[in-house]
Amino acid sequence: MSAVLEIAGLQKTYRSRKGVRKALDGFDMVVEAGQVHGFLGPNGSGKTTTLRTLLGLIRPNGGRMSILGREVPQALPEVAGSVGAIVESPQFFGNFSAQDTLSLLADAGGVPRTRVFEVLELVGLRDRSKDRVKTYSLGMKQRLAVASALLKNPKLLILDEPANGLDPGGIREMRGLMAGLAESGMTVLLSSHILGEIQLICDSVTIIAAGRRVAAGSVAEVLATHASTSLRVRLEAVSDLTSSAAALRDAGAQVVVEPDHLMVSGLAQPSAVTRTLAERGVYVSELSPVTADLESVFLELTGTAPVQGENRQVDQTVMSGTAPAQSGGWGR
Ligand SMILES: Nc1ncnc2c1ncn2[C@@H]1O[C@H](COP(=O)(O)OP(=O)(O)OP(=O)(O)O)[C@@H](O)[C@H]1O
Repeated sequence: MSAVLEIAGLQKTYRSRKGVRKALDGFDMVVEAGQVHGFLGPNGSGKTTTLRTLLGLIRPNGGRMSILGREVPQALPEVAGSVGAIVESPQFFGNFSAQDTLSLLADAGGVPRTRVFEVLELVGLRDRSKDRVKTYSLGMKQRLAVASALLKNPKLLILDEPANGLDPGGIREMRGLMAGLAESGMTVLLSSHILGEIQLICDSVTIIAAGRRVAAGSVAEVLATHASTSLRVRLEAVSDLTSSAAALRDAGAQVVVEPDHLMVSGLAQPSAVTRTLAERGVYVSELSPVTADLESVFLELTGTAPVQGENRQVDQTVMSGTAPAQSGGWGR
């Protein structure tokens, strides 16, 4: 596999009247060709700063970045035609149809009109392509945004929170779309807080916290490396929970006390739980392994709960009576 995107030691410090804020602190990321790569991190961890820096919208203070083997920002003019991105809010004419919108953008970008029909088909909007955008669901607007970024038939597609604000049906459609694009050989980088989705959509992930990479690899690798297998332990008497937690900690376990059970990790064998507790006259009524998911790894690594709904949504940006604006980056 060859890397389509490489970032090494990226640094970005914002300076304002309020003070100095280090948004990226030596951040690294590698995205291999043909993958759907999830870029995960809590609010304020540096995802948008990374994507904006990559697209030449802000200047880093240090580090190196390359796209398709070319060093950026120096080679941005040469690689820009191979990258589609939605990092800023795309804005559409509410009174235009998807076909009108994409035709306008195709003309502006020197893309043949035939490509408009291809991308409408790709994102599943062909049947509604003549309807006004203001009648579209949020999911359809998101797909129109993706269609606009696909006009140039990019090799790398960068999407900031594409599933944000979508209902489960919209998320499923977006997931199908991403899978289809990856199958066609495109590399997709998507930032998201919706961790369950990332686990389903992505081949690989990078997790960022406080401007640094805290985990990277295939979803399976990240889970295997960072997820500690936990055991749910219920006791015959709930009143024994606190003293049992202390005993298990003495035996080397990490224990979280829940209202009616314990979550125990860090012991080599589950039998160590039963033995430790039985020695103290405490009996276990349930002992079951809990499979870690990406969300629990994320919580463990970043120490932060993922927050949904705090990002831009295409829905908020549909305007009527104004020309379609450029989305930031290289979407057009
Ligand atoms: N223009 C700016 N000036 C000053 N600080 C900024 C600026 N843009 C971002 N920051 C700060 O840099 C840090 C990283 O922000 P960034 O927007 O990259 O995070 P993020 O991971 O994209 O968050 P979110 O998921 O909320 O979009 C945050 O602490 C943020 O407050």
